[in-house]
Amino acid sequence: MTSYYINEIFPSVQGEGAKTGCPAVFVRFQGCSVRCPWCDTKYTWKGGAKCASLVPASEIFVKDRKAGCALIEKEALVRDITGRYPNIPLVILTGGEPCEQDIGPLCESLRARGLDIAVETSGHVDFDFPDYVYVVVSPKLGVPNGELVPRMARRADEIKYVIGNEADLERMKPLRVAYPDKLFCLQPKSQDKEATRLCFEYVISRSGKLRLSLQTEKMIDIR
Ligand SMILES: Nc1nc2[nH]cc(C(=O)O)c2c(=O)[nH]1
Ligand code: SF4
Ligand SMILES: [Mg+2]
Repeated sequence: MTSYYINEIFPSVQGEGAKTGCPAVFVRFQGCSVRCPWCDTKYTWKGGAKCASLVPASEIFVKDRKAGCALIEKEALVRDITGRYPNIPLVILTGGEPCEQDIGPLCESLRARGLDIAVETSGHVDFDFPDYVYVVVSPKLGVPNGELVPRMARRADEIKYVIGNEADLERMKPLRVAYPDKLFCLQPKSQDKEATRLCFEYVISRSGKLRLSLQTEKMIDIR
């Protein structure tokens, strides 16, 4: 039996990256060992990867950006998602860090129900994704625990790179050289105005597949 520690599940639209605007069910996994200082989902770290105290499964569909998680069996999870949101074709597995749990079987079950699947990962866990999964890798190169596994960078359908300052652009450079054909979405850190200008200037002045990725969910105050 495969079960997962899940912090919250909610319907929204993809707010970031190349699929911005796509309706999706977000499944937010508990825990992330990278621990970025600017992380906006620190509540998924509380209680550790398995949660100090579990909440009932029904609660993760209603609680909003709070600590606590439920341990849910894979098929029950898929039934809950499809039962509650039958019209939403895309499931986004995020966190926390979804790849710190074995999400392979969950991807299979979701796919068997005809759903599209995207994963948001920092790329520090070496994970073998099936072809049908849309993989967004958001490297955390300046963070001590955030080392990027090269296979994850190669597998990425989209590299979402968070930019806070010029030093982040410098850190991104070798990645752009190593993966010249990848789609790079530059995302200003924490909606900072100067970081937004840096990302904007970058994407209009370089060659390659580039996008400006704004956290649109925060602009319109949705989840
Ligand atoms: N609307 C919306 N889009 C998102 N894209 C990535 C998210 C994330 O937290 O991983 C996220 C999120 O939390 N909300
Ligand atoms: S990798 Fe993502 S989820 Fe993990 S600490 Fe950093 S920002 Fe938060
Ligand atoms: Mg978010």
